[in-house]
Amino acid sequence: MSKRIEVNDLNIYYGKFLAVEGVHMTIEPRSVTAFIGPSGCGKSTLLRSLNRMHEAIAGAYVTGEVMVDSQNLYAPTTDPVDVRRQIGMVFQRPNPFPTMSIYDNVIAGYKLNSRRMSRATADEKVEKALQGANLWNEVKDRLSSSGSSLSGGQQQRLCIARAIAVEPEVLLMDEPCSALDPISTLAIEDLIQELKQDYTIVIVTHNMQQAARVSDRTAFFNIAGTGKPGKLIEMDATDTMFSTPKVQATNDYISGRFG
Ligand SMILES: Nc1ncnc2c1ncn2[C@@H]1O[C@H](COP(=O)(O)OP(=O)(O)OP(=O)(O)O)[C@@H](O)[C@H]1O
Repeated sequence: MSKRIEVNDLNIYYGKFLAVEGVHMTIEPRSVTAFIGPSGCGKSTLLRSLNRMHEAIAGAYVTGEVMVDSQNLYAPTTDPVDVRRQIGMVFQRPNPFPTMSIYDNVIAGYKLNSRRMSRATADEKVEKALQGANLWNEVKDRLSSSGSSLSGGQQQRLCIARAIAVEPEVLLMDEPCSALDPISTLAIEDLIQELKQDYTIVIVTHNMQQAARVSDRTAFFNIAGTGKPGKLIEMDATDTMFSTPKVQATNDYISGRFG
């Protein structure tokens, strides 16, 4: 299931504005990669370009290459809808569909793609995804309740269940804990550790401790100033990045001297 991502000379634009410049990186399968860096350096923009969500914004486009195993995501023959199925995304604010039950939220990906399945198959998929998101025991007796009846942390785990229900290869997470309390944050971090057995995971985080706790590799991005493009400064094993980074700016950011 899990796949390797190779980014080659990726430039990401909003119209004429070059937001992220010249990114080369490899994201390993069955591991967690953290994107860190000061506000505006393009972490979320790069994340969204990894499943072609970036181009959903009017005028937004990329140049360069994103390879997922041997598939070029930006090849003319690649279907962006298929890409977004293979590469799931979890956002900053839990966003379950408010009018849908917990059950329907989990299989929403299938319903939106009009994929028919028997009730027994749907039940199986719902249970498997909720188990995978560590939410099953808390909701198994109220699957028909609304998704919005859950706590914030439960809603975020529901969104993770929804993302993994369609069996993606990669999970992109954009500050998935920033709206959560510390207990729910730890639950999501534990879950990320479990999910990496099966998925390639990329997480954007402002929380250095979180990057250190959950990720295997860390990528540090920076900008030279307002209006300038964000760039990848350094990427390495998380332990190395937090103990002996090669670049001074990485050290300054990690030790809280800016950002
Ligand atoms: N929809 C958009 N249209 C135009 N410019 C955008 C859009 N979204 C982001 N940008 C710009 O792209 C640059 C990178 O933004 P992005 O949100 O990716 O940075 P970030 O590192 O994720 O920031 P933060 O940590 O604050 O979330 C910024 O200059 C931002 O203003």
